[in-house]
Amino acid sequence: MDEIIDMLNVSWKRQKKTILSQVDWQVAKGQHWAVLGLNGSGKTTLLNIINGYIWPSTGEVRVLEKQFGKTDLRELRKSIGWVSSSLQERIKETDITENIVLSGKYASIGLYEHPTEADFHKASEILKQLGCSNLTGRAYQTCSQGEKQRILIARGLMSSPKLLILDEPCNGLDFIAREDLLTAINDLANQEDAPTIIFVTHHIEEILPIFTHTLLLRDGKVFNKGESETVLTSSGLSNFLNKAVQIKWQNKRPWMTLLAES
Ligand SMILES: Nc1ncnc2c1ncn2[C@@H]1O[C@H](COP(=O)(O)OP(=O)(O)OP(=O)(O)O)[C@@H](O)[C@H]1O
Repeated sequence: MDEIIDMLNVSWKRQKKTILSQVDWQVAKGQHWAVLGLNGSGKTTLLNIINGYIWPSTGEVRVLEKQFGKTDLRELRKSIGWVSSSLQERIKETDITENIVLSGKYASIGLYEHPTEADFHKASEILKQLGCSNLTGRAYQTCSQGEKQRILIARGLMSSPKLLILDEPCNGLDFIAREDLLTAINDLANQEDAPTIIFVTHHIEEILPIFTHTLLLRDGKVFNKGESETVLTSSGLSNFLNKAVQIKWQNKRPWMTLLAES
C-alpha cells in the first residue's frame, strides 16, 4: 500500500463558518508528516475527518486506500492509532497500564475482552519498545504525564496500525520528558514495519528529522506543504506567522526565535 492519505478539495463548514477550506493533502508510504498550525487553525478538525468522525461538506477522502462513503469506517479505524488529549481524558485513572495497552486491540476505553497469551506478549513487547516495561501493573493515575503518553502510544500500536496519529503528544511535558518522548517516537519511526506517523504540534523544534514532510495549516487552509526543510524556512514561517522569525537547523531539527521588531 503506497497511498496513506489522499484528500482532495476537502472543506468543512459549520454554522455558516468555513472551518476547513479546499484542503488537498497526499501522504505516501515512507513519509512521516508534521502538521503545524496555531490554535484554531483546523488541525483537530482535519484529524477528525481522517478518522471519519466528521464528514466533509465537500471533497473526497481516501485513507489507507479506502474511499470514504464506500467503506466501513469502524473497520478502517482499527488500522489507525490515535493519541490525543481527549483520549487521555477518557482513560479511567484506576485502569492498569497493561490493560490500557491491551484495550487498543479492541479500540475500547477499558478492557472488557479476554486477551490471548499472544496479546499479553505483544503488549509487553510494545511497552518494552517504548521504554516503559517498569510501568507494568501500575494504575494510570500513578504515571507521570510523559509515562501516560507512552502508555497511550503503546495502546495505539496494539492493533499494528498502518497510520499512527499523535495529536500534540508533548503537551504538558517538561523539557527532559519531552525529549525522552521525542526519542521514543524517533526510534519507533525507524523500526521496520513502522506505521506512517502524523504528528500534530504547535512547536517547531518538536519536528524531528523523521518528519520528512510538514503541512502548515492557517485559518483552515493549507498555507504550505512539502519537504520539511523546504517548508520550515525563516521566510516561510515569518509569512506563516505574520511575525519576523528566524529558523536555525541544529542536529537536523528546526529551532525558531522571534526577531526583534525594528
Ligand atoms: N463542531 C464545531 N462547530 C463549530 N465550530 C467548530 C466546531 N469544531 C471546531 N470548530 C471551530 O473550528 C476552528 C478550528 O478548530 P480546531 O479544533 O480544528 O483547531 P485546532 O487547530 O485543532 O486548534 P488547537 O490548536 O487550539 O487545538 C475553531 O475556530 C473552532 O472553534
